[in-house]
Amino acid sequence: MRLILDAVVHSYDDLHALGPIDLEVDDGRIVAVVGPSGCGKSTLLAIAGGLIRPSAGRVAMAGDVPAGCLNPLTYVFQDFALLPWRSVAANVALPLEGRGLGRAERRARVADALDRTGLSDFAGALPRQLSGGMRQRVGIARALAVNPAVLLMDEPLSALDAQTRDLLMDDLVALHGRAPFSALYVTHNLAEAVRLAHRVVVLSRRPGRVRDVVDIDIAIADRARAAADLAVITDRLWQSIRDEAATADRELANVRS
Ligand SMILES: Nc1ncnc2c1ncn2[C@@H]1O[C@H](COP(=O)(O)OP(=O)(O)OP(=O)(O)O)[C@@H](O)[C@H]1O
Repeated sequence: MRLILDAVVHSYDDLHALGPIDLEVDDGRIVAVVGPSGCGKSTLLAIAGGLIRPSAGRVAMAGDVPAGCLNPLTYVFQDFALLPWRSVAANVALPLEGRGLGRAERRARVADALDRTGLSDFAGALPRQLSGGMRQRVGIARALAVNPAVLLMDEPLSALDAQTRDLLMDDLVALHGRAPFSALYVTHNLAEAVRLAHRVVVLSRRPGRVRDVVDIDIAIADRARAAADLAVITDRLWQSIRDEAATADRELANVRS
């Protein structure tokens, strides 16, 4: 399925936060959105997911819903958003409840999601027994259990230390290699964007508009061996974002003082 944002604009009261923006996520593709603080990245994701109604423009899905899809647009949150009193398996089962699925199908979906994320041995563990990286794997497994058309990922790795982030990036690459998923992936981290995304969309400072679009033709699975090429792309992205980021930073500093 294709996610389409068509001339999307958003204002919070009289604050023009975003747009107009046109953006598409094609089937099986990962589109990263980067941009300076406060440029409207989270707002964009919330609009894509239907949590916020845009002030203007529209969000549409085109194409067939994937087989077994219970929720076409599914979030993966920065803070994992796990229920601490539920086991790993019960957290992954959460979005399957109240959907009229039989017990066997629920179990099969949970088992498959745990298997895909390497969590099968941790099904009975509680979130507090897991490292941050493992907790976010649970968040990803829970999202995969509904077989979404597009994952909406809001800084999914930013709460993790650098090493864990690298490991989880490898996990996402492997996951995509085994069964390509589509994602709109918001991040501050350019290294993450160039490692994981087929396309990187750079937003300007607020109101966020598309300032640059960079397609990365290196297969995601080959990127670990393409450090030099990725460094060139990262540099281009940084050139595109730097002045805007500095200005946005000064604006935020003014608001705070
Ligand atoms: N509920 C809200 N009410 C009013 N203003 C808001 C609200 N949510 C966000 N904003 C403002 O809208 C602008 C865009 O916010 P948003 O969180 O989408 O940006 P962002 O790019 O995700 O920011 P960051 O990079 O800091 O996470 C900011 O100026 C923010 O202060």
